[in-house]
Amino acid sequence: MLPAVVKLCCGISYPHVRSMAGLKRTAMAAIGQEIAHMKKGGQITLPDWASHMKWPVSMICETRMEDVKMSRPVTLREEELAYVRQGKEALQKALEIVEDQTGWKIEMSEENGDVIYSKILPGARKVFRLEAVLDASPEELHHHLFVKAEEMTQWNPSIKQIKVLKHVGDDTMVTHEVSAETAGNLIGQRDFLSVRHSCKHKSGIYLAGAATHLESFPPQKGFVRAEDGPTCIIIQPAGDNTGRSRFTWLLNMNLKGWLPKSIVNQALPRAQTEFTRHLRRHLADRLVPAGR
Ligand SMILES: CC(C)CCC[C@@H](C)[C@H]1CC[C@H]2[C@@H]3CC=C4C[C@@H](O)CC[C@]4(C)[C@H]3CC[C@]12C
Repeated sequence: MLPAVVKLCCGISYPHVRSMAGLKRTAMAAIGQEIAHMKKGGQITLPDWASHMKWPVSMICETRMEDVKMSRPVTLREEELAYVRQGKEALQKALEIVEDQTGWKIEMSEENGDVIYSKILPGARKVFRLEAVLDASPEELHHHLFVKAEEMTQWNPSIKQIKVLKHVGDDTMVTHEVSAETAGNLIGQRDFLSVRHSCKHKSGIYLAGAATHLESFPPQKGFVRAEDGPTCIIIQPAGDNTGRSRFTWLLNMNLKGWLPKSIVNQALPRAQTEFTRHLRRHLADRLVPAGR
């Protein structure tokens, strides 16, 4: 009887839980974590079906800041904690945008199956969501896109320069990026100062980013400082036993400077397509033995 009642309650509340925002969402995340802790500690046993209940992804990667401190051998400084917090917030915000299924339109659909959707957010910002299947495991993609972020310039000519200015643990960093010149150079190079954060979860690997500040790194002369984020890349197993991954990339960028909207809105999805083309080529290259 009791499991049936619990099951009914979960069923009724699930759609509401998914659509919660702000503090309510944070509260639900805390409850979800408490349950997980209690389960781990053997304080409660949940019936089998409960393990199939999916918490909204945007709650899963939410780690309490106390946990972050405790899991590190040395205590993080306040400033470092602030970056971790920014990274996690970026992930929550970006996932909220991706998870909200309303208002997405197909922007372009490529022959190789890639699709870019777009959506206008309140405040008139247009964001883009690329969906692709890539020939690499989530771990491998995490390696190329996050662990070896600085090496991206070697295989991705869309990025002129990328430098990790600060590492906070294994999952958070502050980076400085410079975009390459675009065709026709209508837009001009941009530089970005971002906090990048990664989170591994059983449902996939999440990479998040947002514009940040670093006192020792003010805007550079000759560059327009643009803002990337809140943004995220979601990498999940394709689910077809091929070792491939589903790649979802939210591009949410403010290029700054005086630019006609129409030019920006063409350049951004194009930049996404180009980036993915280079990534694919890099993945294909690694399969060929050196010195071919
Ligand atoms: C002038 C405009 C159109 C240029 C746009 C350049 C864009 C596509 C480039 C510039 C900096 C790049 C980012 C640099 C760093 C990272 C972190 C990594 O973990 C995932 C990819 C990601 C997030 C890159 C995505 C592509 C990126 C945003």
